[in-house]
Amino acid sequence: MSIHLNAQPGQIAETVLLPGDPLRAQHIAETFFKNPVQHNSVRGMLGFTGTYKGQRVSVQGTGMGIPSAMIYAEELITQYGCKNLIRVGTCGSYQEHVKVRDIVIGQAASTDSNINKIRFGEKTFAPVASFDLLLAAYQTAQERGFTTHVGNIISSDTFYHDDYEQYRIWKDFGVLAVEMEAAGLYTTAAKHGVRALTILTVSDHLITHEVTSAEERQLTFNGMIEVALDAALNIG
Ligand SMILES: O=P(O)(O)O[C@H]1O[C@H](CO)[C@@H](O)[C@H]1O
Ligand SMILES: O=c1cc[nH]c(=O)[nH]1
Repeated sequence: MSIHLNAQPGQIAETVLLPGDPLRAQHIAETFFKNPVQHNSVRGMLGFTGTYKGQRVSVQGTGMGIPSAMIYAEELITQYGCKNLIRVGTCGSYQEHVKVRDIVIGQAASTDSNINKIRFGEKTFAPVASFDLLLAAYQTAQERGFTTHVGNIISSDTFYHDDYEQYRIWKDFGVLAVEMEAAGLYTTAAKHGVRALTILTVSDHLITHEVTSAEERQLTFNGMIEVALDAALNIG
């Protein structure tokens, strides 16, 4: 047991899917896992372990924002021995060609957060995905015919910005989409030498203002989950 997880030792698999929304974690377990067992209830941050195509796999909600996600990533790695951490989340598109319901794979994660200034001071650390997980996810998405974009994303500490137009600086430098956790996940994984990847589905568009419903964010976007699970199978 750790401070934020009440799973027993050995109860969580080496590969863990990490949605922000704990109810999406439950949906993933009930939809994709064989014999899912709930391994966490602390703070209602639901986590489950089962099998997918014969391989043990877990899913753990992380909450919203880098600090929350980093707590779960740190405890999963250091207390439960997790080795492959795959975030499955939603994002807002910053680019015209990245459409609502497309998949975005975060090759790197820029951020407006101070997390890495705390560690690195004036030096700049570049949080990046694990290449083998990224490659496996991209190939899986291509095989399944999902419209998939790979590139830089931004993990923001703010969902409701005072200056709506602030996104343009990121857009102008080719950042594909905004979410709120990947930079923290990639940094924690790098610190401990484990794999991490972020796979996102575009839930809303900063330019066209198209949106999806809360229900769709919780219950659907199954394509991205299949991509994450099959990518994990492919790297063994
Ligand atoms: O859908 P999830 O995984 O929660 O991800 C995105 O949605 C939340 C904001 O609505 C933030 O956590 C952001 O990163
Ligand atoms: O963090 C997020 C997630 C989805 N959409 C956004 O605009 N921001």
